[in-house]
Order: sequence, then structure tokens, then C-alpha cells
Amino acid sequence: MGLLVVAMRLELALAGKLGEFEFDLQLDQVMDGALGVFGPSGVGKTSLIRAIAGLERGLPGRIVLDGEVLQDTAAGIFVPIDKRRIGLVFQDSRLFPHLTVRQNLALALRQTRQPIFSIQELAHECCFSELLDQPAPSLSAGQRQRVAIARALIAAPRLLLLDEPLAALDMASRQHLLDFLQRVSARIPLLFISHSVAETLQLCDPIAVMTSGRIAQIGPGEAMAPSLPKRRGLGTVVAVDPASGQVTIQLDEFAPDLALAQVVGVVSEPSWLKGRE
Ligand SMILES: Nc1ncnc2c1ncn2[C@@H]1O[C@H](COP(=O)(O)OP(=O)(O)OP(=O)(O)O)[C@@H](O)[C@H]1O
Repeated sequence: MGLLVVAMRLELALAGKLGEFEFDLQLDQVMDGALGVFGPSGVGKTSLIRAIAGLERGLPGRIVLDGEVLQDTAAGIFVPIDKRRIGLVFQDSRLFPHLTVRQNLALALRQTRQPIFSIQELAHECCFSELLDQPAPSLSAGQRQRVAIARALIAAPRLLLLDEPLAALDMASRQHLLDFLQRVSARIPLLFISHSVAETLQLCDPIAVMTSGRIAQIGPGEAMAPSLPKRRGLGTVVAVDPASGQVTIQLDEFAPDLALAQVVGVVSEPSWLKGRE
């Protein structure tokens, strides 16, 4: 990947209802790097990226990307999804089931005359080179997600929208892909939705916080961090040494503040150990 900083302006003003849920989405943002969108379940994050991608016709208003009007309901403009040059990855992205991984990627490659990545490069970066000739249905959920990210990138989108793209992945793959997405964001601006504060803070700057159909706040990652939910994660105790008080915990969610095998403290006499052998 060469170094080329790409920035583009995204202007968005959409107001209306989907079902009983009311939206008033306003955003005017230079997309440069990765914009994180954070918020509890059901506040409208997926609807926001569906609208930008051209999958949501139910929200009237205006969307302008890089000076191109993608939607202007009053003027009767709605550019269809395949003409927007916007990549999209969902939590449970589907591949074409009758094709191999390579064929899925080759099909997406046909959508662009100016590819940024080759199939081999993406297979290597997203760690699925050995799966290229496998039929798509044989993939695990995590493998499918890695291929879905590659498929979105191979079409050389001008903007990549990611909705919980790493949810199906194990910790090591998540960290690997976060590093890769960080490098990608120097070439292609990203809009990244995740329920993980740690992931969002690692990859994204700025960060937008949504509440009930609106973008309530947007600001630099550092400034937004204190208003994000407290970092929590699941972990499993894998070893206890009562003599030294050392408890080894394997984290199920990666924690960017902690290095591998870092000692964060010693439990002198954990109460929950009392009475155990
Ligand atoms: N096409 C639709 N018809 C009716 N209601 C809809 C439609 N699309 C979205 N909604 C409603 O809009 C609200 C926001 O949904 P959305 O999926 O965008 O939230 P979210 O923040 O992405 O949630 P999660 O984090 O759980 O994925 C929900 O109440 C949902 O039921």
C-alpha cells in the first residue's frame, strides 16, 4: 500500500420515521481516516450506514459525498447502491454460496477499473490465502467476515462502511484486522460501528456518539473517551498461584491498554480463594 491521504466531505441531513422510530440525522464531516460511530443498541447506527450506502429509501433528506449528491429527496435524486462506490460490511455478511472465495472476490473486482488491492494481497492481509479455492459455504463465520472485508475493499470503494465487522472473530484475528484497517484508512476513509469501546478507540478518530436517532456528539477520540461507557471485558481465570498471589486471566475481549503477559498487580489474599485448596 502506498501512502496517500484521502479526505472527502460527507454531508448528511435526513429526518423522518422508520416504523415508529424517529430520526434526525445531521452530519457534516471531513472523512479522513476512520470515523467511529458509537451508541447503544437500537439508536440507529445501522440505519445511518444503510442510508449512506443507498439501502434505505425510507429516510427523506439529503446526502452529499465528495460534492456528489447521492440523495436529495426534494429534487427526486436517489443514486442507487451500485453507483455510489461505497463499500459495506455487515456483521453477518453473505458471500455468493455457489462460488469459491476467489470467485467471490473476482466478481467484486469487476466493479472497478482502478483496483487498489490484488486478490492475493487482500487474502494475505486478511489471512485467508489457504481458503481461496474453498467453496464459500464451507467457511466459518469468522473466515467469512475476513473474506467479506476483502470483498468490499477489492472493489476500490471511495468510502468503506463497517457495521460490527469484527464481531465473529477471535481476539488475535481482531487485533490483526484492526491493524490492517488502520493502514487501509490512510487510503480509504472508513466509518466504523462497533459495540467495543476498546476497538473504537484504537481505530477511530474522531468518534461520534448516537442517541435515539440523532448524532448527539462528535469529537476527537481522546476528548470523547470519558463519555463512552466504562471499559468492560470478559475474561477467564486460567491459572492461580496462591503462594505468590498471581492470577492469570485470559481476556476474551482485547484490551489495548494491556501488553501480552503484562503484570498489572498481585492479589495478596483474594477473598474468593479463601477456603479453597
Ligand atoms: N425499515 C424499518 N422499518 C421499521 N423500523 C425500522 C426500520 N429500520 C430501522 N427501524 C427501527 O429503527 C431503530 C434503529 O435501528 P438500527 O438497526 O438502525 O439501530 P442500531 O443502533 O444499529 O442497533 P444495533 O446496535 O442493535 O444494531 C430501531 O427501533 C428499528 O426497529
